[in-house]
Amino acid sequence: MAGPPVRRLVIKLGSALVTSGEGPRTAFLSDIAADVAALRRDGTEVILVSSGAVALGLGRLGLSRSPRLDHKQAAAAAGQPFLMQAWETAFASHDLCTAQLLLTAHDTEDRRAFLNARSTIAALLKAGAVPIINENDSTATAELRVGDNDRLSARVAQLAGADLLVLLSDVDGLYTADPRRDPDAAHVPDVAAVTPAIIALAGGASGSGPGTGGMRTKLEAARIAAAAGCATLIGSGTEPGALRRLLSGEARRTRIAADGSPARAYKAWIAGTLAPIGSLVIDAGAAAALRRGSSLLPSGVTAAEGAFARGDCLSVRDPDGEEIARGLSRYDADEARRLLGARGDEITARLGYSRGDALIHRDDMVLR
Ligand SMILES: Nc1ncnc2c1ncn2[C@@H]1O[C@H](COP(=O)(O)OP(=O)(O)O)[C@@H](O)[C@H]1O
Ligand SMILES: N[C@@H](CCC(=O)OP(=O)(O)O)C(=O)O
Repeated sequence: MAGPPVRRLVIKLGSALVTSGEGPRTAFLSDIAADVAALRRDGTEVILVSSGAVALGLGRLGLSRSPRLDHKQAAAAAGQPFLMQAWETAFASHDLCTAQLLLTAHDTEDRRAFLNARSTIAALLKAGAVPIINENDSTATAELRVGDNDRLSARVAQLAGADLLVLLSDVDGLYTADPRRDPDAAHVPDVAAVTPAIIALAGGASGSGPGTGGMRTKLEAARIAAAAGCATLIGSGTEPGALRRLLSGEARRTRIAADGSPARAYKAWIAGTLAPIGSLVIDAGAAAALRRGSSLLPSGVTAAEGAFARGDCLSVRDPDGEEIARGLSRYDADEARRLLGARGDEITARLGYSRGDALIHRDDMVLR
């Protein structure tokens, strides 16, 4: 693979690749499943964002393409199981288990829902499953919709802490104009930052056949991903072996650079964007442990102040009231108060369950 090894990869597959007028494009799905299986053997964790539910569902319900939201929502409901069945079949021949997540914009914007989706995805990857994500089109109202899977996949890359997002489409990247309309359009191999001038190259929102966003939503997705420390490749998935050739650098594509690393972007978000909802007071031993890079365990916490919920940002203070860290709580305030001073093996005894050993995990914490 060209460049540094990819630790966690999100691949977005557009409707035109996943479906044809007759149903799922099984040869394409098998090809992707084989490439994903090989990536996983090489140590890369892979998450798919697959479009295609609406296109498949329209066919099954005998409806035609139209802007009517209720028809699209009905089609998504009818098409989604068909889509997952096709993916399940493709991955079964590699002994890989698929797992469906249907997200709304709320799941990627609300901090608690974000953390839940994040930990579900982490648990699925750890268990060896292939998460396959789509938007929950069937019930999402206009305000709750991301609206296209390009941007959804960027938000998934952000919440999963991915280092690479691949947008597989029917075009091998960004051109200086829509190559379907302008024969003189030139390919753009590298983009350092998604500026308004770059977005302007994509023109309006028109895309190909069953697609939703055209090139514009792909660039918007790349911008979201870059801010989350994730690079983006936009390439064509129309030829067999496309994903492998794209990742190895053999295939033509557009690469949009990341702005920093996923971990840095996530910590900057915690440090700079979130206002603390409550605080934890910790003893001197815990303060020293945090400075050495440890997670905050309940055993070193002497007080939990405020009415915070799991996922809220907390200020961590030493006995003198000095703020020494900020981080996202893994427990609600009531739970945290019941856990004060608890050792790891006492958590389940006190609560009847455990959300993990840390009140604030070091990955979710920034020292001041
Ligand atoms: N500047 C551009 N460079 C490349 N493609 C463009 C550009 N402007 C518009 N497009 C169109 O965007 C299409 C890809 O978007 P879309 O059909 O939504 O794909 P998908 O279904 O994969 O999301 C291309 O087929 C192309 O016609
Ligand atoms: N969620 C929709 C896909 C929306 C979408 O962005 O489609 P596309 O532009 O083909 O990736 C579906 O499953 O049909």
